[in-house]
Amino acid sequence: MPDTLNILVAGRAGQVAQALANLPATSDVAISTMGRPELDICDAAMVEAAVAAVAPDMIVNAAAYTAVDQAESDSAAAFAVNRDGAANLARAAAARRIPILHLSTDYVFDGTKKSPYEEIDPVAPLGVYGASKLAGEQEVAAANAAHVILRTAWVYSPVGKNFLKTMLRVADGRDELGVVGDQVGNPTSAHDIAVGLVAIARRIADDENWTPGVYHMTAAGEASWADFAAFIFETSGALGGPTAHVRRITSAEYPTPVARPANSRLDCAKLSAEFGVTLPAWEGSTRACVEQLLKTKGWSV
Ligand SMILES: NC(=O)C1=CN([C@@H]2O[C@H](COP(=O)(O)OP(=O)(O)OC[C@H]3O[C@@H](n4cnc5c(N)ncnc54)[C@H](O)[C@@H]3O)[C@@H](O)[C@H]2O)C=CC1
Repeated sequence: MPDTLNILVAGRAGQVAQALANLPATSDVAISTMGRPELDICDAAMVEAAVAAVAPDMIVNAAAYTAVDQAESDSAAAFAVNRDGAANLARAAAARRIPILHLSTDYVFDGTKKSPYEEIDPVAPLGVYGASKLAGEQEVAAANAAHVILRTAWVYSPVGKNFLKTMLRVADGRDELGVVGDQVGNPTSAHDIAVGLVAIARRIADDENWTPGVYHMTAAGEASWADFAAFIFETSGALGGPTAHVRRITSAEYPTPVARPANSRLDCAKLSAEFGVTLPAWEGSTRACVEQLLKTKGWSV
């Protein structure tokens, strides 16, 4: 590993990018996050210029078009960022002979499997967002042999748009909320993803014998959206924050433009075996995020 491992992160304002930027400083890893306007990953020349300026040892792609429902009517934009933008970064990394860590999603699956998804399971996205992210995975793998594609899911953090913040916001002033109880997944903290990414980056920089490919990286443990909401309210209520009773509803009672996979659970055994990385159980990280938000009433922004 170089004395300082220099990591360029694309997507500065996102949940994962901000979590990477907010990691405690260490002497052996330097993280530079870049986003629009100075780095638009859809612009290949801009990507090349950013990579030349930062001269990174590794690239992390945390930039994405993540508006799942909007993507249905904005397919060109979703593919431009999630497929072509990802390809631009992977090509720029390949030209410098450096690895790329690329984030992807559980939405590459249709959710019909009854147990957690493994990396070898067939993909079948239910909508444009999932299809564009799948295309991005394929482009990244084709453009740069030194790739780690990390599928994560149900991401939350104290910043940005996410389910946890939405629950606290809408509970403010309401006694009861209907929350979907028939979709199950792994609520994953952006901070834990950031810690996992840096651990993988260190491991890759230290040892040439690693296996490129697709890996699943979510929090340990599982929950339905209703379970997740109930835990958020239990934690928040105990600390004097917003709380509400969760009424379990079905996906049919909460229709969205794109169907969500009923089973979003990802099996992360491959990541643990290859890189020795296992993210913590979701409950502790959810509690930490709620506590942080309550200090600042940060759910309303
Ligand atoms: N949010 C979630 O629940 C999930 C996210 N993921 C994946 O994890 C990764 C990180 O997600 P989040 O941090 O939650 O996303 P986010 O939506 O919080 O952040 C994405 C960032 O990318 C930026 N961006 C979009 N187009 C860009 C462009 N052309 N050039 C530069 N930046 C651009 C956006 O402005 C935004 O700041 C993404 O790859 C996403 O697909 C996977 C599963 C679930």
